[in-house]
Amino acid sequence: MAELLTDDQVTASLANLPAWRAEDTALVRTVELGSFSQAIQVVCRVAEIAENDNHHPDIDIRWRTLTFRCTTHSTGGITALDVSLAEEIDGVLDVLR
Ligand SMILES: C[C@H](O)[C@H](O)[C@H]1CNC2=NC(N)=NC(=O)C2=N1
Repeated sequence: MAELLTDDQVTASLANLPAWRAEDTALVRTVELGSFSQAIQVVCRVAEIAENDNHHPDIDIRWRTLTFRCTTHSTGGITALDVSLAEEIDGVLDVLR
């Protein structure tokens, strides 16, 4: 089982994830896409990655604004799996920039 990260480890991880913030037990990023269709394309790509990783973000979809919450449900907090998933989500979004 993935180990919970300490507050210092979370802070250090966020140095490489400038678009993310730590909220309680999750890493959170909100992003506005160009259209609803583009937002759904991003969700589909992230879903493929999450399935491959067997580690899934919580995703809030509001028109073209997506909010990703990465937390490890089995441990109830932030683990290295969440940091890796956040980096992969950034990779999907960077392609659109
Ligand atoms: C059985 C399966 O491996 C587990 O339920 C996985 C699935 N995806 C997951 N995703 C997240 N974010 N946290 C988990 O603890 C988790 N566990």
